[in-house]
Amino acid sequence: MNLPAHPTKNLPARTRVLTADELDLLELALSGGPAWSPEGPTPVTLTDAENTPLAVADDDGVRAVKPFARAAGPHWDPALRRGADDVRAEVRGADVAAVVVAEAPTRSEVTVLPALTSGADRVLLLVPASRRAPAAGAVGAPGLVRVAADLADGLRTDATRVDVVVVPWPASSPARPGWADVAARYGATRSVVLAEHRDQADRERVGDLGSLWADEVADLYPEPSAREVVRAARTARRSGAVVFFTGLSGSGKSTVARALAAELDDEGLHTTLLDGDEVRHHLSKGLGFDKESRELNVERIGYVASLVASHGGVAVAAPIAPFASGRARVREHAEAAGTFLLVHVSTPLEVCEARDRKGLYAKARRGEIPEFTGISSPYEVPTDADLVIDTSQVDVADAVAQVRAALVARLDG
Ligand SMILES: Nc1ncnc2c1ncn2[C@@H]1O[C@H](COP(=O)(O)OS(=O)(=O)O)[C@@H](OP(=O)(O)O)[C@H]1O
Ligand SMILES: Nc1ncnc2c1ncn2[C@@H]1O[C@H](COP(=O)(O)OP(=O)(O)O)[C@@H](O)[C@H]1O
Repeated sequence: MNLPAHPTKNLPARTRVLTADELDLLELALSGGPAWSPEGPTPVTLTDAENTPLAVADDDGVRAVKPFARAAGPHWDPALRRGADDVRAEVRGADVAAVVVAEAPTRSEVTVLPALTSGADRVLLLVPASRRAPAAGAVGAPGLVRVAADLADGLRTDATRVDVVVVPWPASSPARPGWADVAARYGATRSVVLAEHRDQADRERVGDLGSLWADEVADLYPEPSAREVVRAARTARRSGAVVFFTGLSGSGKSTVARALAAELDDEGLHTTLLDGDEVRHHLSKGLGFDKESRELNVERIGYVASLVASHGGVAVAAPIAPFASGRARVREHAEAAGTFLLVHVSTPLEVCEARDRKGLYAKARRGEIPEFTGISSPYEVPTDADLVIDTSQVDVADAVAQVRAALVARLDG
């Protein structure tokens, strides 16, 4: 990547934090791959999630400002993750066959590979590497790099040089270019996607490979692929979830949430309870109950809950969360991480007030607590609840059963 002399001076004030997919597209474009520019107004400074300025997009196109942060793993090895310009310059003049290794190759693909590359002076095994985690059970970039290194060893001859090249590649993006275009940018004179040459029998067997019995895997895949397929299956995480209770003080959120969390934990789902009161003693210590503080509190809960879900856990949160805007932001975050279930505990105010476990309603009525939800501060009734439970009508066990059933339906669906 050629960087200008004083790269970070006079950057546009408008900034845009790129998503993981956009970072992949930008890295590919700046290293000489197909052009890419962000949607939205320009000039703009493009940054990563840590707010490091990486590039500027303006009327002249997109130019680099700082090198990308690198991470660990074989797919970040600079000897393999080479820019398209660099590789193209090196292979110029040769007959170059590019082979895209996007999945662990089966035996039928390995068998057909020499024919696909026959006559080439150079073979580039292009391994797509996304900044996003692979889908559950799929072999990710590190595994594909190891598999490609084995393929290269098997293919190399005195007349044919074979190199593994890691290509930044968004997991899914409408702006993703075609492989033929990408391969040409890396200097290939012809290209194939290896998985498209999987024979029909192998294709069906890969689709049916639910049980992953060791002998079936070994029969279908050559040893290097089999090792990665089993490893990916072993580390596959079940997708996580956020169950978010909302409702008035005393409506029963904590009681139901606590019982639900205990039940899910008992079933082996790793469950984290983020109770409203408890959060305010730790994560949100010192925050008040004005609208801004409540929104901040709910946003923090949503952030932590989404982190839990993104690691395959179940987060059960139970704040009042009285404002639709805050709840919508939580939903947006959580749905990007896994399953989201909004449970409105709709117990009527009169019932909550009659329960008045902590004596807070009485105090609020006497004017001793300002901005008390339902008395002197609003509760915006959700219009997007996935489940509505009135605990003056159903007991705790019933409420837990309803939420559990809704969650299981989502996770399995
Ligand atoms: N002004 C006011 N309004 C509402 N609630 C109040 C207030 N002051 C203190 N409390 C106690 O704080 C608990 C609610 O905190 P939350 O973090 O769930 O509220 S919010 O989501 O930020 O609105 C709530 O606990 P729960 O009864 O468990 O809901 C109350 O005990
Ligand atoms: N069906 C029910 N579900 C949940 N709580 C109930 C139910 N019936 C009575 N309650 C009582 O209502 C109170 C609810 O308090 P809590 O769970 O702390 O509510 P919140 O967290 O919404 O403030 C508890 O004292 C609980 O025992």
